[in-house]
Amino acid sequence: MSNSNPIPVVVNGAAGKMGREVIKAVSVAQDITLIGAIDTNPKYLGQDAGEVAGCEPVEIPILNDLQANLVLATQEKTQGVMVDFTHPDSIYDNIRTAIAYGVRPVVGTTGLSPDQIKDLSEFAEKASTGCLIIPNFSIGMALLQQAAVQASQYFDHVEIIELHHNQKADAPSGTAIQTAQRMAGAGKTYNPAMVEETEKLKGARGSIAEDNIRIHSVRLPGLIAHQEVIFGAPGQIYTLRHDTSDRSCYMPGVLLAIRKVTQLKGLLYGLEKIL
Ligand SMILES: NC(=O)C1=CN([C@@H]2O[C@H](COP(=O)(O)OP(=O)(O)OC[C@H]3O[C@@H](n4cnc5c(N)ncnc54)[C@H](OP(=O)(O)O)[C@@H]3O)[C@@H](O)[C@H]2O)C=CC1
Ligand SMILES: O=C(O)C1=N[C@H](C(=O)O)C[C@H](O)C1
Repeated sequence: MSNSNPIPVVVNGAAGKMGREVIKAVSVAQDITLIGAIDTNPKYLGQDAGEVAGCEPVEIPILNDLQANLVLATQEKTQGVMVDFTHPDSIYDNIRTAIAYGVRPVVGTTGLSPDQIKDLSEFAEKASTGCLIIPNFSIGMALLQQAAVQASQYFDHVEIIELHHNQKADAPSGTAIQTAQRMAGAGKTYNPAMVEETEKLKGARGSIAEDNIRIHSVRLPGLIAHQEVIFGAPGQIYTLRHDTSDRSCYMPGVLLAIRKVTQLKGLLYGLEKIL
C-alpha cells in the first residue's frame, strides 16, 4: 500500500444487498476510507452503515442526501469516489450529479441505455473526471465473456440465458447485454433462420440483442446471479456458465475500480478495461 491519503468513498444504496457488501469491503481496505452512506429506504435512515452491513460500527449514519455526501467528498484532501448500487431509475441522474461535483462514480447499477452511456461519457470527458460503469464486477464473468468472444469467431449460433433472484428490477441483466455487445461486431448476423418460426406465446424465443443474439431471462427466489452462453453447431454444443454463490465475489472488482477510477479522466465501461 502507498503512503498517500486514503481514497474517500461515499456509498449510494448503502442499505441494499450490494451496498452492504461494499461497506464491509471498504471498512477493511487500508487505502480506502468510507466517508458517507446514502440510501432512500426509510427503515435504515440514521442507522450506522457498518451495523446495517453486519460488521463493526463505522460511525457513519445512512442518510437520504446524495448532494450533502458529494459535498463532503469534495472537502477531502484526495478527490472522492461515489460507489453506486441503487436502482436503474436513478442511476443516470446519480452519475451526472457526482460528476458535476467532481466526485468520480464507480457504478454497478445496471439499466443504462447506450444513449445514456454515450451522453455520460461525453460529460465525464468534458469534466475531465474519471468514471467507471461496470455491469459485472466478478472476475469469473470477465473470463466467461473473454471465452465467449473467442468462441464467437468459430460459432454462428449462440443464445444467452441469464438467471437472477426475483427482486431484480431490470431485464435482461446488464451483464447479458454486455456479453452480447462484446460478441457483436464480428461482421456476422448470428442465428440465421433454419425455418420460419412462429411464437405461439409472445416472448418464447427471448429478446434480441446486437447481431441477432437472443437473451432469455429467468427470475426465481433461490437464485443469486447466473449466466449461460450456449453455442451450437452441427453435432456439438459448447456451454459457458458462471454462477454466483455469494455477493462477496464482486468486491475485489469494486475495490480495484475505486483505485483505478482515481487515475482516469473520462468514462470506461466494463471490468475488462481495468484488469
Ligand atoms: N455490477 C455488478 O457486479 C452488480 C450489479 N448489481 C446491480 O446493482 C443494483 C443494486 O442491486 P442490489 O444491491 O441487489 O439492489 P437492492 O434493492 O438490494 O439495493 C438497492 C438499495 O438502494 C436503495 N435505493 C433505491 N433508489 C435509490 C436512490 N435513488 N438513491 C439512494 N438509494 C436508493 C434501495 O432502497 P429501497 O429498497 O427502498 O428501494 C436499496 O436499499 C442493481 O441495478 C443490480 O442489477 C447487482 C449485483 C452486482
Ligand atoms: O441484480 C443483480 O443481482 C445483478 N445485476 C447485474 C446485472 O444486471 O448484470 C450483475 C449481476 O448479474 C447481478
